[in-house]
Amino acid sequence: MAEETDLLYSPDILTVQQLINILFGKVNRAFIRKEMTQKSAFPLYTINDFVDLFLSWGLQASALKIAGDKINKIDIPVMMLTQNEKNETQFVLVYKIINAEIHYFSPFSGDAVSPIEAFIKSYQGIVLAVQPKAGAIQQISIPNDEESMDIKRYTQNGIRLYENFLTLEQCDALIAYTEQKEAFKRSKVDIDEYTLSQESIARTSFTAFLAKSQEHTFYYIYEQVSSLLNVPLEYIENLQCVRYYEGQEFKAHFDSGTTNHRVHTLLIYLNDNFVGGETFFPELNYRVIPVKGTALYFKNRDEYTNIIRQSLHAGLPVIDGVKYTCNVWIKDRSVTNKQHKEKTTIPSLSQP
Ligand SMILES: O=C(O)CCC(=O)C(=O)O
Ligand SMILES: [Fe+2]
Repeated sequence: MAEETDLLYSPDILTVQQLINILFGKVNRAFIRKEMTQKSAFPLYTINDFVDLFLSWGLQASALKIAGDKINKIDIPVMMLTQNEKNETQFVLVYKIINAEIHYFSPFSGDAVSPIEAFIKSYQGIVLAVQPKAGAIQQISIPNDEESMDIKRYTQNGIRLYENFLTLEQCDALIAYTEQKEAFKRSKVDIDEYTLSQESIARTSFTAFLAKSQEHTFYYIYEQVSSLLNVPLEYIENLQCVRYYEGQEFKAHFDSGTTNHRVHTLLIYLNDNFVGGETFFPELNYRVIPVKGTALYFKNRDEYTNIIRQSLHAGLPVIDGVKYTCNVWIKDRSVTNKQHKEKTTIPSLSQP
């Protein structure tokens, strides 16, 4: 049974898993997570810690300072230190350089392709070069591990899309209704079970809750969700509409935390005339491009009520335009009035 403390978002683990997968064509995800979590450096790996880690697996590894204009001469795959627009540094994994374009994996936004010129602007001049070597320990590349199986199972049963869940007119009506009511307030997130919801740089959007009464114009959405997912109406929380302006986002998080019992999420995309704003699942390297009227379903807790690691997700920053969504959360029990308030937990990045 997974402890919640295992579930922290560890971007470096994802990057290293991806690196081993590319080096060997397969990866033992569970082994790599265990090894990295157990090292004293976790979760704040320095470049030297990475080198030590790779050496301990029998790989060849070195940290190098390489100027941006030499990038296309580097042997790949290679981990490169980059900085995003918000000045957060991160290692990305570069796995292909072709036609003056860099193909890389970022644990914060998934696979991406970028012209070398544009990439250099974020590149910090440091790379971690790793080569496979005869005698590298075998465990790193055994693919049928527990975590890889979990990913397979989750992709098959835990996450899916429902196209045309709402009509285009229904989406427009819901946006117009919430905007007319001027119901949008700065989004909040739960810190822990003892602290009231707070505004957070992790979630910079605006939120509006809709009342759940049978007379309500949008009550049909509750009924539709209830019959689609075969869940009692009483288990559905008040609908939550969210608006993201340019640059706004919701960083990687679990919808279900210690303080709530959200088993399922249905995320309805109310528009798609914007750039960016994809929903990204870092553990699955899966990015959902919003389509107006489509609902994204995913499961947050397993049959033992453990939070499912693979349900970790982010609303990526909106690059241009305004994004509207509607969250439908379904609990494993009746929703009480008190529980109608927003509940979302951000995993801490700094503690194991
Ligand atoms: O906007 C998105 O794509 C994700 C939103 C989300 O995860 C949430 O509101 O809990
Ligand atoms: Fe979420």
